[in-house]
Amino acid sequence: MEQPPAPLCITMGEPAGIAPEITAKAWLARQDAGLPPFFLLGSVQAFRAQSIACPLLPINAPHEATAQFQHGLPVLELPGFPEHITPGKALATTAPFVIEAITQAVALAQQGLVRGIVTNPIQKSALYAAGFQDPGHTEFLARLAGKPPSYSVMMLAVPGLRVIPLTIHVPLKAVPALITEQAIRHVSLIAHQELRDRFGIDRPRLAVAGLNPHAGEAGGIGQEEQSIIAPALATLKDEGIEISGPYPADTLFHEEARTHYDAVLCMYHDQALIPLKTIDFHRGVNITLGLPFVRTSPDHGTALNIAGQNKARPDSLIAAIHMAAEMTR
Ligand SMILES: NC(=O)c1ccc[n+]([C@@H]2O[C@H](COP(=O)([O-])OP(=O)(O)OC[C@H]3O[C@@H](n4cnc5c(N)ncnc54)[C@H](O)[C@@H]3O)[C@@H](O)[C@H]2O)c1
Ligand SMILES: N[C@H](C(=O)O)[C@H](O)COP(=O)(O)O
Repeated sequence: MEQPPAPLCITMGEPAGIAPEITAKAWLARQDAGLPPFFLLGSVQAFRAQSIACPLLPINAPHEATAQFQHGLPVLELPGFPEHITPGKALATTAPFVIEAITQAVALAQQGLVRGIVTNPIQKSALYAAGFQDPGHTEFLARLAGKPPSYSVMMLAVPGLRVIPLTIHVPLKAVPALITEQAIRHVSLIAHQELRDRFGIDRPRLAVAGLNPHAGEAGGIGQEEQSIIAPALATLKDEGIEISGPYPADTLFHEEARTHYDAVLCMYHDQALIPLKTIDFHRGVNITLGLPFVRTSPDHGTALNIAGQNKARPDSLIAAIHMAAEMTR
């Protein structure tokens, strides 16, 4: 008899943020939303600290989650949960616990004990204060997978739009120097392969945004398009990749334009994420491409300003769970 797929692992994220609340709400919506079995890798204390009413079922191993899933939210307890959590107040002292949840989730995925990983939002500033070396999950997960931090690729998706920032969590002033033919090539090839292999798009169509206004106006407003981006695209086209641009970014995202490509490669974080989160904030999903396991996350952060107030919407986490299930079907 065919074994059911392993459950999805949801990491704790920042326990003082909305993660406990949206995880509980996703579990409560499991039937209406048609969610596959998942468990939380973290601590039941996080739910108690925020007085979240949800049946919690401690498990000792991922495979126990499937049988328990209909009766309560399975929780695989990690040691070291901080003594006291104040909703809305992220502390650097919590960072080791937050980081350990991600590390352990990757170990479970590499052992084939979980179907994929869905990460709850982390408070980057708190982790940085605790000495966390990476800009975020995207780079940290690459390192845990034995790759350089720059190997993995960030893609965010809503129905009808996929965006891929070439540069991620770097100051804007650092972006131009990071726009190289090598970087464009690396990200484009990984995106092409994963859109084909994980998303079933036989011939992925990639569009590329310019860096400068009007894509440099034929060199009149900056040179990156002519000297770096266009030559990189020409080489990729010669290798059979369906890629076009660089286009003026301000006319790449309207409804009709979005029908001409399967994903758009943008030059920096907000060039990609502003249109995506504007179009459909609550259904956005963050996907890390290039990893040997599937990882998705909600498109939003810790929402400290509403933590503990029963105001958080689980929609994006639910979409991330669906996406991870789809990618591992
Ligand atoms: N995937 C991740 O780990 C991830 C993603 C984005 C931001 N972050 C981190 O989260 C922290 C806060 O980031 P931010 O303030 O830029 O963005 P944010 O997404 O946490 O909050 C932006 C606004 O959206 C609201 N919001 C967010 N999620 C919501 C939800 N599910 N329901 C209702 N309202 C919601 C918040 O209340 C806030 O007003 C930062 O440390 C950032 O680095 C992490
Ligand atoms: N750039 C993402 C966003 O703003 O939605 C978010 O920070 C997630 O980054 P990581 O997955 O690398 O933590």
